[in-house]
Amino acid sequence: RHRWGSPPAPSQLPSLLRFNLFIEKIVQDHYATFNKEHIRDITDSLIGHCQERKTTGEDTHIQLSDQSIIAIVNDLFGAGFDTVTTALSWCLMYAALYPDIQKKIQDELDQTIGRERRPRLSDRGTLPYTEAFILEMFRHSSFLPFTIPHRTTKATALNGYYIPKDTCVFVNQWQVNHDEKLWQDPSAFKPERFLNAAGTEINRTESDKVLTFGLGRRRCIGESIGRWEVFLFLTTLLQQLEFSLAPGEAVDITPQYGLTMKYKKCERFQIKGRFLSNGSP
Ligand code: HEM
Repeated sequence: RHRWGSPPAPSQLPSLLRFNLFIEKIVQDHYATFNKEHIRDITDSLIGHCQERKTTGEDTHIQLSDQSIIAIVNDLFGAGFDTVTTALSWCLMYAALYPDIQKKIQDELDQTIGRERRPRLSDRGTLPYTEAFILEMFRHSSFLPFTIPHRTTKATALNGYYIPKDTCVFVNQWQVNHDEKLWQDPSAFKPERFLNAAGTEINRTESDKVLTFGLGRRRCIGESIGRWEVFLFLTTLLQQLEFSLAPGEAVDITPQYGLTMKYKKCERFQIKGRFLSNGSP
C-alpha cells in the first residue's frame, strides 16, 4: 500500500519496496535486541504492547500482529519523516533568502541561550521571534497544500453546504493560509505578523489561523512532535551556522506540486560557522 492511500505509480515501486525493507529491518533489529526493562522508542513500545497482550491473554482482537507493527512503524516514518525534513528545508531557504530575518533569530538565540550550550526543548517558550518564523514558514510555504482525502460516512451539512454520503472531502490548506480576507499581504514573508506589538509574545489569534496539520478527528497525530522537531533542529542549526545563497546559485522557490511541496531549484546553500573567528566554514 502506498503511504497515504493512493496506489503507487509503477515507477515508484522500487523505492517503496526499498522503504518497506528498510523499515522491516529496523523492526527485526528491535525484536532481536528487545528488552522490556529498557524501552528505547515507539517500535519497542509497540513490541512490548504486543508481547504483554500475548502473555496476559487479553482480548486477542486488539492484539497487534508483527505485520501490523511493521505497518504502523512504516506509517509513522512515512508521515513523520518527509514532512519534518521538508519543513526544515523551507526554514533554511527562508533564512537564506532573508538574511535580516535570519539575523533576528540568531540575535534572539544569542541573547536567550547564549553560545555555551545547545538549544533544548525547554527553550521553546522563550524564543517568540523564532516561533513566529516557524509559523510564517508553515503559512507561507503551505508545503502540505491539502490534507489527506477522506470520505463522508453519511450525508451531512457544513456551513450551509450539503455533502452527500461517500463524498471525497479534504481541506485546501494553502488557500486558507493565503486568503486575503484572513491575512494582510499574504504573499509577503513576515514573521512579525504573529507577534504582539512589543515583539515579546505570540499572538494566539493569528497563530491559530495557520492550517498545517489538518482539522478534526483525523488531524495529524504527530503535530506536537513535528513542531518540537522543527524547533529543535532549526535552533540547533542557526545557533551554530549562518546560511546564505551561494553566489551565482540559481534559486527558484516556486513550490513543486506533490503530497509535500519542495521548492523548484536550489542545489546548495553557502554555510559559515558563526563562532569561528575567521568565519570560514
Ligand atoms: C511538520 C510536520 C508535519 C506536518 C506538517 C504534518 C501534517 C499532516 C497533515 C496535513 C495530515 C492530514 C490530516 C487530515 O487529513 O486532516 C497528517 C496526518 C498524519 N500525520 Fe502528520 N504532519 C507532520 C508530522 C508528523 C509526524 C512527526 C508524525 C508521526 C510521528 C505524523 C503522523 C501522522 C499520521 C499517522 C497521520 C494520519 C492521521 C489519521 O489519518 O488519523 N505527522 N499530518
